[in-house]
Amino acid sequence: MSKAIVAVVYHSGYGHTAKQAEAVFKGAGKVDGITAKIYSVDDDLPWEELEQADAIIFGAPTYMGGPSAQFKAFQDATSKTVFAAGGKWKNKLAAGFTNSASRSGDKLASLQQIAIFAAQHGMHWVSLGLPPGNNSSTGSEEDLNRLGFFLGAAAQSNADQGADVAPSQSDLRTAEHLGARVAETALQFARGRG
Ligand SMILES: Cc1cc2nc3c(=O)[nH]c(=O)nc-3n(C[C@H](O)[C@H](O)[C@H](O)COP(=O)(O)O)c2cc1C
Repeated sequence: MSKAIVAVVYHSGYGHTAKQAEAVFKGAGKVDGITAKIYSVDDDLPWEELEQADAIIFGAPTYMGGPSAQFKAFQDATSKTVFAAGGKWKNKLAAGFTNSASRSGDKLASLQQIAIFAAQHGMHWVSLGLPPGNNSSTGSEEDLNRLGFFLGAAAQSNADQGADVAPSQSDLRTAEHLGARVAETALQFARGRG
């Protein structure tokens, strides 16, 4: 049986994006043959462990129309630890997720920035792979991909609610889907390498 390692690397200031990250991690870990790992950028990152991963899924809250400053600091650190160290993430899979208070909240800008970051490392981007939800008269907030993103997984957390209730279950299921999709793609790549 093919095996692969999927890592989730995220930042969360107040716990909402951490819940989304846990859901991505759970989705990846449910796939047979996958070892899923999760890392917060607030901790000392074990760069050698990340080098072993077949796929890295990046996530950050959207702050002021882009990934949070703490996540950006992690991205900037990879210039030395990954890029200049010999392109250590080249040909790995990548995907992204973000969470913010508004339904749009300019989350797309964060996902685009994360996709560009992945491209700078020569990674292969995996999209969300779900049709948009809640975009018809029969749709609802319970739909998978209720926020209608294609590039990655989006979640929305009301500004006055804590991480105990936000983001919504539908957003967490959407995040789980992304984790599983990246995991399955990682196994396809592993089989292809033989
Ligand atoms: C500094 C700052 C900037 C923010 N900017 C945005 C924004 O651009 N768009 C938005 O919809 N929400 C914005 N928010 C709301 C957060 O995205 C939202 O509270 C999110 O759930 C926080 O995630 P976290 O708990 O993982 O930090 C901002 C919050 C902070 C603290």
